[in-house]
Amino acid sequence: MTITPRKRVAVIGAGASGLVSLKECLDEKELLDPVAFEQENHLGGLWRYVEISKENPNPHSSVYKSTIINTSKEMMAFSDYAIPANWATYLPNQKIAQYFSMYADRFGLVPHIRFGTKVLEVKELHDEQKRWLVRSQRVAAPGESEHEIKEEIFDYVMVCSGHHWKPRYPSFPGMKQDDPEPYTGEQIHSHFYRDVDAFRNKTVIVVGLGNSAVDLAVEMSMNQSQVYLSCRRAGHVVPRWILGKPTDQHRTRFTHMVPLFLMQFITAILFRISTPTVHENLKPYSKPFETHPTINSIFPERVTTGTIKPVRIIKKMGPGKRVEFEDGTVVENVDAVFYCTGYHISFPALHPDVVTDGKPNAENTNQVHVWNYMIPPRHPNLAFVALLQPLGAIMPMAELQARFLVQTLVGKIAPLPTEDRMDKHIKQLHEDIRKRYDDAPRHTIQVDYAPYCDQLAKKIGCFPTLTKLIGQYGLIEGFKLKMETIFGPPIPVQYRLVGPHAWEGAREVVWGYANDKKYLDSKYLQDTSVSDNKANVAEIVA
Ligand SMILES: NC(=O)C1=CN([C@@H]2O[C@H](COP(=O)(O)OP(=O)(O)OC[C@H]3O[C@@H](n4cnc5c(N)ncnc54)[C@H](OP(=O)(O)O)[C@@H]3O)[C@@H](O)[C@H]2O)C=CC1
Repeated sequence: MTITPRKRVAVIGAGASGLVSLKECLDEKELLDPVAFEQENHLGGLWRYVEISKENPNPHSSVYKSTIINTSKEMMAFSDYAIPANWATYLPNQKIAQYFSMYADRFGLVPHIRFGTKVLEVKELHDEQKRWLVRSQRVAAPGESEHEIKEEIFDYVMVCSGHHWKPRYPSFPGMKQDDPEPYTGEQIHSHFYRDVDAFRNKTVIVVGLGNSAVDLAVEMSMNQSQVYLSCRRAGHVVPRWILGKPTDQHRTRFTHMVPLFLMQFITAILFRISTPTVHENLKPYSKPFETHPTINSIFPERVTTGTIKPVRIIKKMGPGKRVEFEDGTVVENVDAVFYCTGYHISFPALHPDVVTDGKPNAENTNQVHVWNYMIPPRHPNLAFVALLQPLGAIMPMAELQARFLVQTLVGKIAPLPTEDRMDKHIKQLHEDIRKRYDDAPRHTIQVDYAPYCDQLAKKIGCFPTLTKLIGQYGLIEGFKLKMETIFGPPIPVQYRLVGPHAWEGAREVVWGYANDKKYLDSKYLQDTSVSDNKANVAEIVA
């Protein structure tokens, strides 16, 4: 008997997508030998708050002290590890970091992570097996001399390093110090904002209308600062709750069967009745589901109090602390301007052609050439995980991508399409995105949660069909579960009811999340944290 050696998999990053990729590889540990590289000394990626210091002036994480996620816990949980029933619906970043630590403990991930190790280069070997060379180096502690660079060969690489870390700046006259009569106040990208302490009782301008912009504007306005919010394309700012339900739980599979124009009409009415009339400068430029959602329940209320004043785009900055806007507004004595203008998609360890297929200026436009938001057609042994911007929660989407990639890699599901078919699919996807969304760098990888997850689940074999549900849970419960998957929120745990790596706790969690009292005491919905992170969280939250 010949024993096939396990394939070596490099997972780059130990944030949400890296952890789940590692876990999916370990679910196939007879066939795969994964190792994750994490440049920080902790897991959690973007969701782990990191202080800005002299030693660490530009952390990877953009999370500020007060960040609270805007997807509900039921929709953002990994499919086989529930978020405890007694945790809040919308989690602060500290709780999310705790959940990731609990997940890593539960599935024994930590021994497979090389912390404090930066991946310097990922280079294709062009050998017969299309393997990759990974060059990595341990990050030297202050006072320590440089560590040796290590070179290793991997059969497969999963890039899980995220795309919200390289700030994108706008360009306004007077913004640069060598401009004539420049602006002399502070200028900060939202990536570097950590807390409100230095920005109480100030006059500030916030540029943008994404989630960073509204979060920062609200926080500073609540701390006696006068905020001017400057946006070029206004859009809906949606509350966290609509009609007594978390907003992201209204979009069921049933609503996806309704034509988009009708859903946009109904949703616009729902938004209208759930938010106060806002300012002329915030009148939405597009219909619901045509921009990335901005979610904040307090923002419209702050606008009605005048503590946040919406203005048009900046026309000119300076001289001194003066700022002038396109609508004629002029503000003097502006202490700080916050650029909440998003991020460049960038993977410095990879040759840029891998993600762009050689197209020039791609980092500026954020155009990527990746099949199904995962695979660059000419590099089938490398995949991106979570390289998407969802209308919905990103973690379960990353999880389904990881499940799909791993199942393809071990040959348990159909092989990938040909290069030619991938190229055609990418072209079609770009056209569809352009038709539906504004032509802006923030909308190049936009995707709807349920349709995307369902197509991956069908490929994996874990889509909850009526036949499979009845086969597994009997006629009555199988039928009830099917109804829940159609009319209830499409929570990720539904992808563990049937198929490969189904989870015995899935049924109880589905009913527990549906608030069936009978299941709320399920052991799967309890807080069983043993992570030391719990203590830190308690301190922070207290
Ligand atoms: N609480 C939470 O869960 C939070 C989540 N996030 C997430 O992080 C990601 C990044 O969000 P965010 O940092 O808000 O970035 P986004 O890319 O989502 O938004 C950028 C904003 O800046 C505007 N903008 C970009 N360039 C310019 C320019 N040159 N001049 C004027 N305006 C410009 C955009 O306008 P336009 O539409 O015209 O391009 C848009 O309003 C998103 O996925 C978001 O959901 C962020 C913060 C908090």
